[in-house]
Formats: sequence, C-alpha cells, structure tokens
Amino acid sequence: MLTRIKGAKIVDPGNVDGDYKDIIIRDGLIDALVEPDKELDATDTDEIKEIDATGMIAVPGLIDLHVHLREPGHEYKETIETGARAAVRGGFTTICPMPNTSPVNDNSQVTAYIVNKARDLGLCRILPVGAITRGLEGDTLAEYGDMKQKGMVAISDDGRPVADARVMRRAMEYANGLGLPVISHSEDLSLAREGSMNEGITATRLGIKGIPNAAESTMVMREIALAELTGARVHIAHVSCEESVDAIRHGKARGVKVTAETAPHYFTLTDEAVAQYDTHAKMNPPLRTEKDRQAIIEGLVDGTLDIIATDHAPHSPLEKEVEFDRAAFGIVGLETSLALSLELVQEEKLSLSRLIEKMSKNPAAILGIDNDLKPGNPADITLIDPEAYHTIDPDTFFSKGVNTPFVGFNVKGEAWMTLVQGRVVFEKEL
Ligand SMILES: NC(=O)N[C@@H](CC(=O)O)C(=O)O
Ligand SMILES: [Zn+2]
Ligand SMILES: [Zn+2]
Repeated sequence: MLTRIKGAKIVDPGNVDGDYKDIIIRDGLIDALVEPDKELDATDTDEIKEIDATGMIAVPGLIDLHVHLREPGHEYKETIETGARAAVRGGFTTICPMPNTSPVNDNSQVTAYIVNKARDLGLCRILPVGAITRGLEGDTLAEYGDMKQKGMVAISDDGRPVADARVMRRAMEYANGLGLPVISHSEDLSLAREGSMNEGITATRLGIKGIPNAAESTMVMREIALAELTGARVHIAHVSCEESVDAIRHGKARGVKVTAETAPHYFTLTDEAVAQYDTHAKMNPPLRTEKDRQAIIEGLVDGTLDIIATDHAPHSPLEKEVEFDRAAFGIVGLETSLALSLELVQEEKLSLSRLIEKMSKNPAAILGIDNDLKPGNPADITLIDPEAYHTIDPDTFFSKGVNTPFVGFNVKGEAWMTLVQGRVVFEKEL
C-alpha cells in the first residue's frame, strides 16, 4: 500500500525547509520525497492512496515530552485512550506520560500496562516516563533497568521534587549509566508550601498565598550543579520564570548537559489571569509576571529553552470548582498547544522552522529518535492548516479535561491531519 501526500509545504528543520514536495509512504515508512509532478513507477498491484494537502504544512510529527494521562488510577480525569485522542487531535504523534498515576509508574508492570494499552489503541506513540523514586516518595530509587526494558524512556518524580540532593545525585548516576535523561520538577517545597499562585502584587491584592520564583530557580540551580557533578543529562520541566532561564543559560554555557522546556501558558499568560480567582489559571509552577513571560520568550528565542511541552494535566470539576487555594494545580494543553505556539510565529518571535525544532526535533533528540522526513524513517507526520482560524472551546476537546484558561481565545492554525506510521490517526472534520 502506497500513500502520496500531495501539495504540502515541507518544514523539517535540518532536512527540508520550505520546499513543496510530495511525500510517498510505503508500509508505514517514508519511501521518498518527490517533485509534485513526478509520476510514480508503482506496479499494477500497488494501490495508491492520495491525500490532497494543498495549502497545508507537513512537519515531522509533534512530540510532547510532558503529559499526564491519569491512567491507571484516575480514569475519571483522563484515560490513556482519551489522552491519546486529544494528542493526535493536537498534532502529536508521540507523547510521554509522567508517572504520577495510581499506582505510580515505578515498576515494569505499570510501564508494560501503559505500553501495551498504547499499542492496542494504535493512535500515537506513548513513551512512558518512569518514577525516580518508589511511590514518588523521594527515598528509594525505582527499578530503572526493568522499566527501560519495557519501554520507559526517561525518569521523573514530576508532581513532586526530589527534595534530597543525595537521592537525586544517585538517581542521576544510575540514569546516566542507562543513558536515560532525568526530568526535574524543580520546586523547593519549603519555599512553595501553601502557596497557590505567583508571589507578588496580584497575589497580595487577591489575598492568595504566593509561590516565589526562587522556589523554582534554586532547585534548577541545584539540578544543574548535580548534572555537572555526575555528567548526567538533566531536563528541566515547565520553566516559568526569568531566574530559571538565566540559570539554564549559564549551565549550558559551562557545558552542562542541561535541556529545558516551557509550556504555552508561560509565554502566553501572566498571573493576572488569576484575577477572577479562576482555578483554570492555577498550575504548578504558577503563571508569573510580564517580566518573566518576556524572559521565557527570550529563552525560546536564544535556544536556552529547547522545547515546548504541554504539561497536559487534566483535572475534573471536582478538583477545580472549589476555592482557589483548595483547587488542584494543572491545566490541559494537548489540544491548544500548537495554536498557542503558532502565535510566536505570527508575532515573528520564532520562525516556523524554529518552532518545529521546539515541538518535534529537539524532543526527538532528547529521546534519541531520528524523526527526519527521510526515506526509511517511520511516517510520523503532522499536517498543519496554518490558516485555520478558530476559537478555543473545551466543549470540542477529545480530552476529558476541560480545565483550560484559554476558553474563547481566538487563534490561528491547527492540526489538519496526523499520521503515525503512515496511518491516518486524526483527520479534521470539514
Ligand atoms: N503541573 C501541574 O500543575 N500539575 C501536574 C503535576 C506537575 O506537572 O508537576 C499534575 O499532575 O496535575
Ligand atoms: Zn511538575
Ligand atoms: Zn507535569
């Protein structure tokens, strides 16, 4: 079976950048990129499926290094299936779910459960992140080797920091031996505790207890110091503030193997989004000030922040329709990330090619995946409709989570079709 994607502009940084080529897919793999007028020397037996993608942009499938799928344990918030559907709708061909499920993904049985479920679903690739410590309790290291054998690709205690520096050091040493990146939820709980939003004038005005930037940045600095000590690869999750960006920039300049991500809410919103006590603007780390927002954009522009991830964190109304300080931290992101990130392109902060680096190529590099649109590679492809104006409406989400602060935002651009291993796993209804 052959598939020919016709008429799309190809944006695959480092490979093809801006050319119009047809993509030929055979048996799930990219067979060739050909000129639009090229006749295929297909044999009579080859059935050719044509996809007319005129006006679309073809990019290597988007990869989200940071999502929460809630299964096993909290299926009322999200399941692996609803999360995967939301992912492909958002243009993602690969997602990495964090281990803070119930039970925690700290052993090979839970890893295998997720991997098997993902395979049976046949939607996107799901590459699980395993826990750093058993039960995310911060004491005893989990069984990285066993989990890795089942398909685990990185370790993190996301949702919680590893408070004990000695435990983190050991984790980095073991992870390094196995070639696994360590993803850090950088938070000093003694500084953050009881806070529910950014510490500052807005919090004071609202009477909400704040979380200072230092709760994040001091831990980012510790992680960089430990990565330097151990030679391990550390990836800083959800960077929200200027001091963290500065610390990462400095670490990179010293040659430390540190990479970092931010999420669309940190370059789109500030803590003023909380003004109406909107719990949909509550996440960890919290939305910061305009100065921080600008620093995040600067970090994306100068390469300090390698990746845009979503930190897709679905919660139900049970956890969100309560008093601000009692509400759960987290917002969904899989179905809004691409459009919100494309705003950076419209504002000419990043070229489309740079954006695709941050949403596909750089996460692929961290995972050790070659996702170039080149012959022999799996046909994981996102077709973006750059002109699709739409208004963000959680009622249309495939995710079970509707906890987004972006309701009613008018945005431009979205996934039109998503292919994983040559199969169409999402197609926008026209
Ligand atoms: N980001 C959040 O606000 N919440 C995440 C946990 C996390 O990413 O630390 C969650 O699991 O809900
Ligand atoms: Zn986290
Ligand atoms: Zn998270």
